[in-house]
Amino acid sequence: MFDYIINPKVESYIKNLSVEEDPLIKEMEEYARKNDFPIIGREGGRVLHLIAKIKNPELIVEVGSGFGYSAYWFLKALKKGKVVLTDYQEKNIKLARQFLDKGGFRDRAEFRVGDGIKIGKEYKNIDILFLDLEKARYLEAIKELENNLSDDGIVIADNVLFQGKVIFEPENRKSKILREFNSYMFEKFFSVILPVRDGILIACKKS
Ligand SMILES: C[S@@+](CC[C@H](N)C(=O)[O-])C[C@H]1O[C@@H](n2cnc3c(N)ncnc32)[C@H](O)[C@@H]1O
Repeated sequence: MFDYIINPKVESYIKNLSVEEDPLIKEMEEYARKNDFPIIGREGGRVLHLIAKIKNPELIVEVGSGFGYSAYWFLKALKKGKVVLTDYQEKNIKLARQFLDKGGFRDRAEFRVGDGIKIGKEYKNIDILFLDLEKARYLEAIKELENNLSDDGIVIADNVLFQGKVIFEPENRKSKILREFNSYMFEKFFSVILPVRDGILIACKKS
């Protein structure tokens, strides 16, 4: 039975270094914990934040925003520009609005209820496309939205190692879908996978 990607001691060492002072981050993590809501987590959030800092994007589109935790990490890094949040569930988007209002980002975020793939198609020149939707639709999402990326746009996708099942349970239905997605991303884009938590893929267009 395989239940971790990184040796837990290594993961715990890194986690302990990631001390967080922001009370809103802690409040959102507490909400996720109490409600068993899957979020990218602190180490993943720090990856999003760092990429946004380096990239200085005008437009970030999230497909699968939940209650706004990942968006908050992005927003905290932005000097300009906005984040478009999408989620199927109105309840999640409502909560995201409350959290991001509290964080002072009312004017920097757009809140959309519905299918993030369809909504994403309304936006051109996406600088960062963040995929965190149902695994079965990852490949569809990138195929539908890749032409909406800016020339030097970046794709970030969470959960691409699916708790290691992608490697250790390759016949699992979701593993197969993710393997197909990962292969596509490495063929079509210049990609890396960070074995952070559930696996985070980061990609740009091939030059
Ligand atoms: C893993 S959670 C998102 C967590 C969030 N990105 C974070 O790290 O804080 C996935 C969310 O995506 C939403 N979702 C799944 N498929 C979607 C789609 N096609 N369009 C919009 N939202 C979707 C679900 O309702 C769920 O709230």
